[in-house]
Amino acid sequence: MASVKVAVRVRPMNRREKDLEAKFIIQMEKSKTTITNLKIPEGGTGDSGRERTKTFTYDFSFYSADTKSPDYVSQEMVFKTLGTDVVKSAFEGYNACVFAYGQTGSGKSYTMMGNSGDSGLIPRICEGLFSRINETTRWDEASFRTEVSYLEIYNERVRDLLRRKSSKTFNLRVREHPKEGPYVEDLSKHLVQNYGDVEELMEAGNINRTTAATGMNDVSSRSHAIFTIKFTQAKFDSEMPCETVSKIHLVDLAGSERADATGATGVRLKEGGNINKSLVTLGNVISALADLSQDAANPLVKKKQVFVPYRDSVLTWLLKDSLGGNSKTIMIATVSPADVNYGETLSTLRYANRAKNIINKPTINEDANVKLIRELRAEIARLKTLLAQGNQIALLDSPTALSMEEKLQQNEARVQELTKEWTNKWNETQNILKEQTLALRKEGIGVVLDSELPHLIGIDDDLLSTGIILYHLKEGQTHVGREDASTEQDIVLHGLDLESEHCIFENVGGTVTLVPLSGSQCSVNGVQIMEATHLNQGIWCLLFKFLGIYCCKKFRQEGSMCILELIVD
Ligand SMILES: Nc1ncnc2c1ncn2[C@@H]1O[C@H](COP(=O)(O)OP(=O)(O)OP(=O)(O)O)[C@@H](O)[C@H]1O
Repeated sequence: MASVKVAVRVRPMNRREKDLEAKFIIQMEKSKTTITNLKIPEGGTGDSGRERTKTFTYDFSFYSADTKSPDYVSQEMVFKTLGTDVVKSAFEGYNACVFAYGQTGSGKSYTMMGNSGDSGLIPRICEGLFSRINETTRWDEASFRTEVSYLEIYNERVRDLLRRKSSKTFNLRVREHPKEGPYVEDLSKHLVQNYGDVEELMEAGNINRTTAATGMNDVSSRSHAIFTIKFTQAKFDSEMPCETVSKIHLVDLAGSERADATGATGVRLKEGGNINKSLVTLGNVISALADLSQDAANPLVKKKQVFVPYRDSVLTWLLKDSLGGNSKTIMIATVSPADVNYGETLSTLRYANRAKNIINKPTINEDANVKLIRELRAEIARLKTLLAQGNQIALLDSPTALSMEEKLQQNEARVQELTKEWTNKWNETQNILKEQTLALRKEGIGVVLDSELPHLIGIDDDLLSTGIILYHLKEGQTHVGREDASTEQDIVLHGLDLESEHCIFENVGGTVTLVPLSGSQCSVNGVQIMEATHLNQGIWCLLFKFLGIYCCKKFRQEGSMCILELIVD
């Protein structure tokens, strides 16, 4: 059990507020934040008995309004206070979530993403993750796999921010996996090897984020953005396989203000309505969860049936685990220091105050097979003790002891088999990861194929797709065909004229031959082939709408050029 951690951060006055000669109304002391209503005279109470000041206590109150103040909290301090815990959680195998909530222009993007040279939590968490991976791999035999995705929720529609120009970027479906919970179908996931890889993806995704000018903030984003890191870690710990998976959601919400306060009209107003639908639902979810935990804390209160409306918005549905579920969650409420924003700031502070009451149930996400191995090992140890005890009281030849012995042997064999399977799976993953770094190297704005092995480059038949797949041709045979072929195909393609077993690429010591299988259409350099054909470097092979170019390192060194061209038959 762990409460959602809540931090409030106040930013400096902006130009607009300075021009309006706005007054500071936010004070912070340790973890307390106080807001002053200047309309109520000092020492007095308002018309309806309202207090001039209201004080809230959070886990952290970050004063970032004045860089010269001794209490000033920088981006680095925010990371040290909150971000390092996220990195730690990832290595321990817990899910984590950080979300920033607040009015437009209050500093959500600055806190989450930051500016160039003044980076925020997302880049710092990613950097922290990789620097710890590098440290760990130096003294440990641990292996890691890190995957990122980046999506935007705009008008209740999910959009992939990392798959440009593809027909599938917009309006992705949210589905539910029986074990893993809600997920976005067809969302692209990108394997990353180092911080540089993440930086590139973040940049591309940020450019893709829908931005629209509104009356209140020119660069304001009207969408919710979720940057997700899936971090898998595997190692042997005292001969025992360990594998944990951690999912980290880093969320930059859209501005929380009412649409009418921004002077927005028409389409923008509709957007505001939908954005508010997600935020209103988020508020309802937070309230329901806060009620639940307060009831749970008071055994005298009769338990109410509280319904948590996760499904009422895409945002809350996707963040279901992060809110009241299996995650260590942090909310950062960002506020303006100015009296002109009193209403919005007070509402943000109240929202944050409510979120403090949410209780989550984070658990270490262990691989199911590894868990089984551990359980079987515990069972083996138990059986061994029982047998040893049985030995002492001369039970050794009894039927019970024999069946125990049998069970012990079965368990030992199963553990051995599972451990082997698990080790092979990880070795394979690591080899693929190593191969990827070998094969693709960034050079300026281009990508250089730098592989020793002969390979094919597959270009999707979808004209709008920019996806290019690299297939290494292993020594021996590589079978190409459909998913429904009677034998498993190494390269599975889709297409009307594609035979279930279409062709075979035979690689003997770096010399490759294309063998068309009966009835299949394969062309080399535009000429259909009927029999096994030796492929020269740089040759075009057309297998239905799939175009492959055969090339290898030698070819590149000779200074020839591979020209990629999409041919559709
Ligand atoms: N703590 C801070 N220190 C310095 N500048 C800040 C701080 N917080 C925000 N700013 C600046 O204020 C401006 C608005 O901040 P930001 O874009 O992060 O707001 P936002 O809440 O994300 O708005 P939106 O809802 O439009 O996404 C930016 O120019 C940002 O650099």
